[in-house]
Amino acid sequence: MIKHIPVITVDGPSGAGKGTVSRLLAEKLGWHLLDSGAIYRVLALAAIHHGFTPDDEESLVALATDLDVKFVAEEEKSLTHIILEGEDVTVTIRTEEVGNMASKVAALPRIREALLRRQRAFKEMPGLVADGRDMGTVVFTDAAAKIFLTASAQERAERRYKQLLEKGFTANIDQLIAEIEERDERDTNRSVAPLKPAEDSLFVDSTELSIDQVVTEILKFAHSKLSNSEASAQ
Ligand SMILES: Nc1ncnc2c1ncn2[C@@H]1O[C@H](COP(=O)(O)OP(=O)(O)OP(=O)(O)O)[C@@H](O)[C@H]1O
Ligand SMILES: Nc1ccn([C@@H]2O[C@H](COP(=O)(O)O)[C@@H](O)[C@H]2O)c(=O)n1
Repeated sequence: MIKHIPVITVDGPSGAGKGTVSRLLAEKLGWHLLDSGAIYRVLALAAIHHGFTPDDEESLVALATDLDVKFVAEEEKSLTHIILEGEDVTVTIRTEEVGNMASKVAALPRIREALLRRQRAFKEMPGLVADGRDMGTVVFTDAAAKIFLTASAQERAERRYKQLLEKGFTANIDQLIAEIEERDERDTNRSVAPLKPAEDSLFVDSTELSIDQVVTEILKFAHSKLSNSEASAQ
């Protein structure tokens, strides 16, 4: 018998809280977690290391196809270490420079194609929470529950500002707003897998919500969707 593996997708723009909320959901449900943005960021960092530019498509596709990246979960701290070619890049990939490069390489259709199978391989029992831009619209179209999580650009820039300072990076709030708007524009208007809510998604605006409120709202929706899909599978 083929086992049905449930998936919850959380898509949305940069800084909306997808990563934070998805980690908490995965912990509460005891499911696996896919941070798909981290894969694009690792590719971007590898491209920067190799001196490739975003229009160096052949070199980038070759790099994406053979990308030597490992996700190593640290049991006690619920942290996942990201290892690129043997080097721990967990913190380095979080800079805005890497995020912007990731958004440029992610606009190339052949790059997205090269990374598809790697992302789908995260779907394992007992379930998966997948965070990104196209989790519900392209990668896991049959997900049991799809969420589109957003917040105003000002709020997302302020969250990102605090987060960068906490990680020991320097940041400028006006520059962050401009970069977030530029990245939103590129992610939303690209020809392939543009950022948009899946038709059957729950739309959550977290501008005025705490992390706990967002998690509670999503869990309520997910439980109702999961019990519906279990009932229809019987
Ligand atoms: N509802 C919220 N209220 C306040 N802060 C939040 C909320 N949700 C997330 N945050 C904070 O905002 C910051 C950005 O969140 P997070 O990294 O989860 O966003 P993201 O959507 O995954 O961004 P990216 O796509 O760029 O990786 C974190 O410091 C997080 O703690
Ligand atoms: N499913 C995804 C995930 C990410 N991207 C691109 O990567 C950039 C970085 O992602 P973060 O979530 O870590 O900020 C992002 O701006 C997207 O361009 C994507 O295309 N698809």
